[in-house]
Order: sequence, then structure tokens, then C-alpha cells
Amino acid sequence: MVAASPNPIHNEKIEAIELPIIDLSAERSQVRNLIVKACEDYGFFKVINHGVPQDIVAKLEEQSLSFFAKTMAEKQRAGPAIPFGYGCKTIGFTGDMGEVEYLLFDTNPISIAQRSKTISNEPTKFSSAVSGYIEAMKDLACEILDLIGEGLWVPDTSVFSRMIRDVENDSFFRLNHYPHHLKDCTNNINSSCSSKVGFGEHNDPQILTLLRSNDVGGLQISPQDGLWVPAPSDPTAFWVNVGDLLQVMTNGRFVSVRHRALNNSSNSKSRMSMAYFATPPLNACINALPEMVTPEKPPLYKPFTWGEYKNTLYSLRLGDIRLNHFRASTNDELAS
Ligand SMILES: C=C1C[C@]23C[C@@]1(O)CC[C@H]2[C@@]12CC[C@H](O)[C@@](C)(C(=O)O1)[C@H]2[C@@H]3C(=O)O
Ligand SMILES: O=C(O)CCC(=O)C(=O)O
Ligand SMILES: [Fe+2]
Repeated sequence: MVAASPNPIHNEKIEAIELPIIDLSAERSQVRNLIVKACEDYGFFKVINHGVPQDIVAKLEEQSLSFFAKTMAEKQRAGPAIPFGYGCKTIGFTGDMGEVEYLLFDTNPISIAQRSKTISNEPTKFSSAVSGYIEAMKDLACEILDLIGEGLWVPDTSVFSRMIRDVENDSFFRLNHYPHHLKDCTNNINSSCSSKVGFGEHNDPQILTLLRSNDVGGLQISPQDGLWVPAPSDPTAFWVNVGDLLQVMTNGRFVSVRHRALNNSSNSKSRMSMAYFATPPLNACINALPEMVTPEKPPLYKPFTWGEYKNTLYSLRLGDIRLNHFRASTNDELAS
């Protein structure tokens, strides 16, 4: 079924496919199999009954809203996002732009407390809302990663979550705000110019992302070239994205999901999203797990550390397929 959603780019198909929804309170053996299937089919799924207390989310939403409602001069006190701080319209360092403003953090509570002094008039309140949310996201990410370890039947089921629990983990956290553009808006909500790219298409580089938004949609995934599938907003749930590192560790069995966020000017309200990026330590060696490699399926990628990957990532454009820079040589290439 082709949906009537506004499409910013011609020759793209927008299709309303039902994306996997996984109830984390269901029986464990069933949950882990459903998660593995969703990671193989889409690299993307929604979790419900996840056990994250609603007040943790509500506190952060309130703090974020009051930050984004400030004047530009006040917001800029949070410093440019190089790489952490406040950013408006520019994404990364290589010229990418989008209809978005954001705050990017590392997940160390001390640096969050420090940065909060430039963000809020009530820094302790802001910092405890961000750190409390990050702690809950870390637990949820580790629980999902343990289920993945079990579902893949690897002998060490904590192989993924251990990297995130490591004190040296390099996880990031991001608050995105997509201001609605009433001035651009005509009365015709089907107008093709009513939708702009908020956050351009890309793959998340890390292991796993947990994404939560308010009740304003805009997120889309691309399971194949030229096809976009809306991921409807659900403020009570989390969307889970497989990132590049999990694709490498599963030797391509799981897919790093291509996604983007549109800023739809026909919305009466701004979209706000919160993204936790579960990331290993800089010195963690990223390689296909031995159980994922067979003579018929040799490693698809060369081993690298997260630090090496991170350096490459900042030198590339948002939409680049970064993993192409780490492909293992094929037998044919070696022979030539
Ligand atoms: C253009 C860029 C922004 C980004 C770093 C990069 O050079 C390429 C990857 C981008 C991305 C996408 C997912 C996350 O939002 C992010 C924090 C990340 O780890 O990689 C962003 C980076 C960013 O905004 O700094
Ligand atoms: O806001 C969204 O829905 C997507 C954000 C995103 O993909 C990101 O921050 O990496
Ligand atoms: Fe993303």
C-alpha cells in the first residue's frame, strides 16, 4: 500500500509496512527469537513493555522542551557540537545540513553535570534528568544485547553488552528538536513541499541505538534502495536500530538500518527525539564473532577498533556508507 505521506524527493516510494513490535514482557525464548529475526529482516524494531519508568522519560522531555524554547543566543551558550554541545542545522564537520537543532552529549555523568551549567538555569535538575535517562537506556540496551547473544546461541551471551557496561564505553546521547515551519506551510497538507529533511539518511555507526520521540512522527527507515517506510511515533515505546558495529560482529547477518527523519511542516507541533547510542570503548576490537564465520561465509570486514572507526566517521559525510571503507578483500581481488 502506498501511503499519502509527503515525499521530499521524487522517485522515492513511501510504503506503510508493518514493522516488528516486540513485547519485552513476553516469554524470554520467544522474545530473543523475535529480536534476532527483526535484526536480520530490518535491523529495526519497536520494544513495548520495556520496564523504563515513565517519570524518567517525562522529566527529560520537560527539561528538553524548556531548553529548545530558549532564544538562539541562550542555546548557543551550550557551545558548538564539536563534537559535544549545541548544534543548529549543521550536522557533523563535513557540510551536512538539516532542519534540526540538537544537543549532543557523551554519557559521563561528570561531564553532563559540567555541560548542564551552560544549558539550564537549574543545572542539577537538567543533569539528573539526562543522567537518569541515560542510565535507564544503558540497562535497556544491555538487556536487548543479552537477548541477542542468547538468540544467536553464542557461547558468551554477554559478548555485546559487556562492551557497553565497560567503564570506558564511548556511548553518546542526543536530543533532537525539529521545529515546525508554520510560515512554509500552505493549507494543503498534501503539498509536496510540506516536508523537509530534518536529519538526512544515514546508518548509525555504533552497536545499537535506542530512539524515543514525542507524539510527532517523521522517522523513516529504508529496507531497500528508493523505498522508505515510516516508523510511526509512539512516546511510550523505543525504536531499536542496529548500528554498523553489530553488522560487523554478526558478519552481515544483522543489517545496520538506513534511516532519516523528516521535518513535516504540516505538523502543528515540533518533533523531539532522544537517541542513546550504545558504543564500545575506543580500544575495543571490532571483528566478526567466530561463530558467525564459516568457510562459505568468510569475514566481510577487516578488524578495526572503535577508535579507528570513529576517526574515519568524522571525516565522512552523514550519508556515506562507512563500512565500505573496511570491507575485507575478496579472493578475486587478492588474485588480481
Ligand atoms: C556528519 C556526521 C554527523 C555524525 C558524524 C558524521 O561525520 C557522520 C556520522 C554522524 C552520526 C550519525 C548518528 C549519530 O547521530 C551521530 C552522533 C554519530 O555517531 O554518527 C552522528 C554524528 C554527529 O552528529 O556528530
Ligand atoms: O530524530 C530521529 O528520529 C532520528 C535521529 C537520528 O537518526 C540520529 O540522531 O541519529
Ligand atoms: Fe540515526
